[in-house]
Amino acid sequence: MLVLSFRQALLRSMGGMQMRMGLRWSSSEGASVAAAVEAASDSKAAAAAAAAAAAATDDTASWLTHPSVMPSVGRAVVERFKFTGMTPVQRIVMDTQPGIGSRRDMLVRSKTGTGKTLAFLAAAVQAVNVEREFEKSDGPKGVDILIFSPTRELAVQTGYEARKLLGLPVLGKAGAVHSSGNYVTVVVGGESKNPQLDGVTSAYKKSRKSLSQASNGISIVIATPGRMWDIATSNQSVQDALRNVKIVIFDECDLLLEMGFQKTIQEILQFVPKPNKRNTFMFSATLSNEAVRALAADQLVNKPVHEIDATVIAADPLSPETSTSDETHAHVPQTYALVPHYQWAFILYKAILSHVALHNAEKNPPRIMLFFNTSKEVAYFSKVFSSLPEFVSASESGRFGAARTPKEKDLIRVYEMHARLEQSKRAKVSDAFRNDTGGPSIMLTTDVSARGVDYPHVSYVIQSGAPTSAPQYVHRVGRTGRAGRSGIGLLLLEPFEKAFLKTLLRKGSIEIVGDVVVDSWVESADEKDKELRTRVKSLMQEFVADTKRDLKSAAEGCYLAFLGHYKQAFYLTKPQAASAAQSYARNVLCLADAPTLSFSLATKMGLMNTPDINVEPSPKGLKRLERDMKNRPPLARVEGSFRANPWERRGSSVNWEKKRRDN
Ligand SMILES: Nc1ncnc2c1ncn2[C@@H]1O[C@H](COP(=O)(O)OP(=O)(O)OP(=O)(O)O)[C@@H](O)[C@H]1O
Repeated sequence: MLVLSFRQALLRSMGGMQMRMGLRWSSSEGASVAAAVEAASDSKAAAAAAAAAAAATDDTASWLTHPSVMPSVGRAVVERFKFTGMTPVQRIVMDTQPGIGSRRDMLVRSKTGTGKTLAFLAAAVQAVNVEREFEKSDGPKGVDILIFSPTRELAVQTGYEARKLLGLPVLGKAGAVHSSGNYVTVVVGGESKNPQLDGVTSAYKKSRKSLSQASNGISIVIATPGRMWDIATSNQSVQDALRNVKIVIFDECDLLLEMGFQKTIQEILQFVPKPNKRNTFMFSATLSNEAVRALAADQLVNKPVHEIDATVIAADPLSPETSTSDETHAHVPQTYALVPHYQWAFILYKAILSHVALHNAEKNPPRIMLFFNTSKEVAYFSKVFSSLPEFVSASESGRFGAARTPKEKDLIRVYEMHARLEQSKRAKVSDAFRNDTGGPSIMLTTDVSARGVDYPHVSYVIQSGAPTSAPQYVHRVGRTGRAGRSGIGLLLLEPFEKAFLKTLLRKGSIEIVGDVVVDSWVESADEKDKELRTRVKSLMQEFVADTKRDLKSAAEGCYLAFLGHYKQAFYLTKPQAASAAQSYARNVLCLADAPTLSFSLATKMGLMNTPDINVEPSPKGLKRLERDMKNRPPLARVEGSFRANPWERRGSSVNWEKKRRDN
């Protein structure tokens, strides 16, 4: 395989490759675009974009003049995105993209927020344009570019960028948008199927009806695997439309595989041309895992495969030796704090308030993303924060995206985002958070927002609890410091999660250090801190005493979700996870004890006879237990059993005899 270093890519960009391909684009067209952009640069937006571009890009390559960029593509980028400079990954990818009659496969690793989306969109669009020009063909004969996205939000966002690049109405929504022979369709679950079906098939249907349709059009489909599989396997017309796919792109390919989409994707790929008859691009900020290696071996068959690492010069992106640490940004300071559960809610509260106080006077109001490991926690803590005096719920403060009243101006708007929300709500939350520039805001979210999602000016990323893996840490923290902007990251860990920290630090180059400021808050005797601590604690206590709004059962749901999550943590045994969950229930959620699990759930979770787990027997379970007790030695003798009889709950007031009779 060919490894392209920065230096090699730069040399290529200086002309060699394009000369060989006979593809040196004239820059005269580019000059007029430069003038247009300059004219537009009066506007504030253009200035802001230019400033961001200057931070993220280098001066050696411009979308207008770089020899590997077709003028029409460069013009589209500059006019529609207002970027003149290319980021390193964009420059290298454009230098590598396929030319006339060539097959080029790419495996690309580049840090979060470095412009990979535009890199693969522009390269793919240019490659299709080149082929169209060469073939003198009449626009799309079905889908040209098929992009797999792991999450709905990312698919919608990529669709937005693709529409922008092709000059279509920039609808940040699922479904189809088309004009002048260009089609961009976002295919995701949770949204109506028919517009998506129409979008995927319309270019194909039109090409069969009229051979003289507008030339140079392109059809792009961005899809999450589940919905794509659904419409592809049940519709012949979709299968027909996929027959001419020229480029398949796996965005966030490591996550696609981690999420178990491998088989689904393989089944969709049977409808597109074989790997040696199309181009395949694989992109992510984190690539070092076995599944990626296997997919690359299967899909990247056009030799030499271009392994591009815009993260570490001349490193092999797939090598286990390539450390994850090189994947975070040096300009984003990252710290961790070990916080005991009984201080957890207070520390979260304090960290948010301190950040807002420190940055409220800046041009861009503070925008925070707070990651939890489960949807239940996101929903619960959204309620908790929205009930504190410094916050206001975004959904309760009128229409999403409504302008702030003067009273609301300094309040921190709370946005709740997780997979349990309906898709239409997720889209609204995402849009409203993106556009909320009127004051400080916070999005509480799960890993649905960890990958690829580009909210501008996120100034602070807090991770509440250890993420599932080191790459996931990298992606979460990558929501800030994008396109060269500033940002900071804080990882809050309970001491039982120390082992995760070791994983993160193992290769010694993730720049994460202990947070002395947060440490000082933990036992702070400052009067103001005491007051905040009392305030948040009383609120949590009020919540679990609230039977009207069912907040107690919401807290119990949090416990269960927490338990389910940590039961799978690679660094904990089941009893350790149970004990951590018990501590979470009592000290964070302020429940009197860990809630009771039903017999069937405890069995399903493999937690029967586990210390710190309370189990409630079902009538069926009781019968089974009676049967077992007849046939087995008494449970009291079961080795390692924490509680001799799991039916005897500590401090339980339930009359089990009566319960059995009543049933
Ligand atoms: N040439 C450029 N100049 C300035 N800003 C750019 C340029 N290209 C992209 N950007 C901006 O950089 C930000 C990050 O881009 P993008 O979302 O594509 O990053 P990414 O590398 O895909 O990140 P992630 O790994 O998190 O998915 C976006 O706001 C985008 O508009």
